Amino acid sequence: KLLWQQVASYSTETPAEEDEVLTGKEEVHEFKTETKRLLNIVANSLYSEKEASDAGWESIFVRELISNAADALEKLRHAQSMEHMDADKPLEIRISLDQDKRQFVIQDSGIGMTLEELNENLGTIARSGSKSFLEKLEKDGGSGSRENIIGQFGVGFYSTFMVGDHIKVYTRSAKPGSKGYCWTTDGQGSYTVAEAKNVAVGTKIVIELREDSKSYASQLEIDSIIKKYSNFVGFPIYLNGTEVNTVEPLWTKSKGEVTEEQHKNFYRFIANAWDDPQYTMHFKTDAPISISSVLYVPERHMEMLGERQEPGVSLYSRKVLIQPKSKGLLPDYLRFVKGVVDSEDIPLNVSRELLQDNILSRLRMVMTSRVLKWLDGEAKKNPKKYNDFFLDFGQFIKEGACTDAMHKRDIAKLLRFESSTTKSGDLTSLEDYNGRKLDNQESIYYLLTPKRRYAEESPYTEMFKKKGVELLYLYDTVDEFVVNHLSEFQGIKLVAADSPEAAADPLL
Ligand SMILES: Nc1nc(Cl)c2cnn(Cc3ccc(Br)cc3F)c2n1
Repeated sequence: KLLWQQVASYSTETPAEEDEVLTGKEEVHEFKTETKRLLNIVANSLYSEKEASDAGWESIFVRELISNAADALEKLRHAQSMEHMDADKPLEIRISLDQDKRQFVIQDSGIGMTLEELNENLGTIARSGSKSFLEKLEKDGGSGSRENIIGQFGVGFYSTFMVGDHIKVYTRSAKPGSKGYCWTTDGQGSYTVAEAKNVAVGTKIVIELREDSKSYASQLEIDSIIKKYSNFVGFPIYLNGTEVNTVEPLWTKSKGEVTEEQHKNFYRFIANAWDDPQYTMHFKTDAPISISSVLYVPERHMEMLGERQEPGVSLYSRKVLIQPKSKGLLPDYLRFVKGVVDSEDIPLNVSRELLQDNILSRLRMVMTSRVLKWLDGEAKKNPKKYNDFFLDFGQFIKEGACTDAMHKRDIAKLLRFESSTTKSGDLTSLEDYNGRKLDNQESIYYLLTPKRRYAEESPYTEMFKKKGVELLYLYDTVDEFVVNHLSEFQGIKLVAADSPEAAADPLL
């Protein structure tokens, strides 16, 4: 028994670090006027907006601080590969909360800041924030572009002033021989900087939360925020000692190294689904913009039950969630596609304005044609499987044929119909129809009837059969809109069998 007690006493966790202690004198610095204006805009106007704004808007500070920490870890990982650095700690992010003290602490073992960087980074606004920037911020403060501005100028750190009234930053650069510093402020007019000892390499930010932001000291709250926005950050995030982000950002891996099993699990996680994907697309490109994406077509869709599906693809930027189920990413008719698109060209916090911005629309163009080509490739690989897909998902493709003029050609290739030469229930494509038409046949002929039986009993079918001309059978009301919108395929006109144009065709 004694032996066990002895063994048990060798605890596994690292010895508790002594707290940081100030060693040098505290130098008081006046915030630059621009910085001061920015601080009270962020802390006040955005802060006052908080009741009006959607709940949890101020949770942006969690995303921002995790993103800064991840950047700092990335910089250290890169620097370590280049030269010797003073860091031997594992690259990780630790968040610890104290509900009683209403305290939120985030610590990274990243590259850390020198005294110059500390002062310089704070002055970011002063340098990049000319008067116009601040005027824009003051004007736009409430218009929803604020998240864009906070993320954009790397001033994510300032978002802490929305939820905290006392901020302490301990930091030590990984550059050999660097000293540790303690920066602190109450966000009013000045900040102090002092040398400190026992400061680990990296950065630790201690936020005393405001009374009405104390929910950010709750583990449940922070756990769900991390899982939603920062689940795929490339470094382990520990919340009160428990690792939170455990699902791999599959899209960052190269195509060959991801197994079908991993895709299945990832699909189920991001689509919140219980079935398996029937199609998987893992697509990466660097031009015209950087894109890493994994997209899936589910086995089944729920829309036949009536409720309209919301878009299934989420937009990430450098593994941080920007827009869950983003409407701007793919056209509405592709809302059945699930997955992730990550583009580091998108500033961390895209806002409504950016949705119309050319980056998003270019991303949308590239992704839409890739998805359409992907489906066409799958159809060629396995026509039977594609026909089964089309029986269930054809309604979406037909919606696209009626609405998306820009991708009309690619969509037309994906259409399938029964015809006078297929068995009941079997489908054929316009391409295959063209491949079978008579040499001097100038048109693709179709018959609109609600059911195959009516098509086969139609006098037109009798006449076309006699002439050896194949008829497409169109059963859905939407089909009429499709062929009217399409009007031709690969230069061959689409003509109704019972139209005057057909009657005038010498072939018939
Ligand atoms: N985690 C982390 N690591 C690094 Cl290397 C940097 C560099 N800048 N920032 C943003 C920032 C700037 C000034 C102050 Br004060 C605090 C603060 F978080 C960083 N944050």
